[in-house]
Amino acid sequence: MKFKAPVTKNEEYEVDIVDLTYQGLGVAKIEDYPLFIEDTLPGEKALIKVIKVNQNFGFAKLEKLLTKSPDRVENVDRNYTRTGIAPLQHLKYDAQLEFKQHQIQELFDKSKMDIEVLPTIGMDNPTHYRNKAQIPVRSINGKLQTGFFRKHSHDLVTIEDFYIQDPEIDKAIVVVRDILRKYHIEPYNETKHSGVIRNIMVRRGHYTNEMMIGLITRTKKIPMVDIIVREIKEALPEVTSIMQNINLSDGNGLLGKSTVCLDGKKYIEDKLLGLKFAISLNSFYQVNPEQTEKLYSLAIEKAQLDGTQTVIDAYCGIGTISLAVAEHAKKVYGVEIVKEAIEDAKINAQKNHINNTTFVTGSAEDQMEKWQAQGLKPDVIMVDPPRKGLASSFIDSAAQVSPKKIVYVSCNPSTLVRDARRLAEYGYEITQPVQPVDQFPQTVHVESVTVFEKK
Ligand SMILES: C[S@@+](CC[C@H](N)C(=O)[O-])C[C@H]1O[C@@H](n2cnc3c(N)ncnc32)[C@H](O)[C@@H]1O
Repeated sequence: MKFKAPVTKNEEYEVDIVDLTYQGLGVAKIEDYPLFIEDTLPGEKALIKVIKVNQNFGFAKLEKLLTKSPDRVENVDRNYTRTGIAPLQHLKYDAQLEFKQHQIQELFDKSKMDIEVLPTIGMDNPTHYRNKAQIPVRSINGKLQTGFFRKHSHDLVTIEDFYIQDPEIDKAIVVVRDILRKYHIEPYNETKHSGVIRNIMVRRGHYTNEMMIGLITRTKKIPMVDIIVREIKEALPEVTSIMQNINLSDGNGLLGKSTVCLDGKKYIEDKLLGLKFAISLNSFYQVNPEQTEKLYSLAIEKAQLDGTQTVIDAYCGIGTISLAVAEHAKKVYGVEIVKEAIEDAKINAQKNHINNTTFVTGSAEDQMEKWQAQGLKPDVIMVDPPRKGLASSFIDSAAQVSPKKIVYVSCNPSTLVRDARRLAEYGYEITQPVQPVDQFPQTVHVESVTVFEKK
């Protein structure tokens, strides 16, 4: 018999909010049928209106809050919730940190693993921290606008203060937007796949204040490019690099294959844990420098190196962890899939006069297998994979080379727990409490460090 949801669209209910999903939505139950509601918190009573009914769950809209949680932050800017820029902004910061700790704890508990998760290490000022922005450019009523897409859509909401970005980056976006307007540069139109400018990317060095402006275009040519570049440099003295990335595709991917330097250097420099790093447009670089230093210091401390060990840094990006680890190790091998990031990593080793590192472009899973075949015997493997976690073939090869420790920096607790179960099959156990570090305040993202040791 087909299940019939106990609610229908446009019905109103007075409900108790009983939970908060990992996406930051409040949960209410009508006869056990869950409804997800933006901008509501556990413990609150709310008048809601059903907006979508699926087979096993539905969505509702907050009409009126009837009682408020003591953890609620009042007077937030709804645009940050609507766009998903800051989906937890309505939750007090201490409660956000607890929410992140409990999320990891719950996933381990559900997986029947007896693991302790420590309180999340947070920030003193958990706003305006991002060192990078990727801002869509679109036309609204014939005018070039910058902002962010409304969640699950490509409707641009115009925004000037992005709340979680470095304010100097916000200012730079407005400056570039105004220059593009002045020279009538056509914004990208997704429906017609026409127009010139798709996105503005800005990166700013936290310690150096060097700034990169990236113009992501649909076309190879930018009309009036010379004068645009000149005006950007005049208006933004921090700019040391102006890049163009050409994305010819009609898909949603941000970057295209070809990147050209329009002015200055191909990369900006920043510092992390006292080391210098070159960061190019295509390379991954952690977006919250203050928290990254805490995260990496912890990871390195947990590796317990005394200068005699061989370390593999898998998913190494521009070599940030590898180079920070190098002074505590005999030899460090890094692997990363993005070619430009490995080029940066090699430059970074030279810049810091570090000569006990080797960097390889490739997939971590393939390279780990090669290292295994070559008989490489690392004492410690450090991993910092993307959200999808470790490939199972990576775990197989990593376990074969039998390091004493695996230090896992994770940005997704679900894949961390999945990988922990696989590693346990090879005798790798979590020997100390998991430590979450809040790299992304106001958002639902959760980062953590976990140590596995061979029993
Ligand atoms: C979370 S980032 C960490 C980078 C670096 N450890 C850091 O903190 O700057 C993950 C990195 O893994 C890379 N990556 C993604 N899939 C990969 C794969 N299969 N093999 C190797 N690297 C991969 C990404 O390009 C990205 O640089």
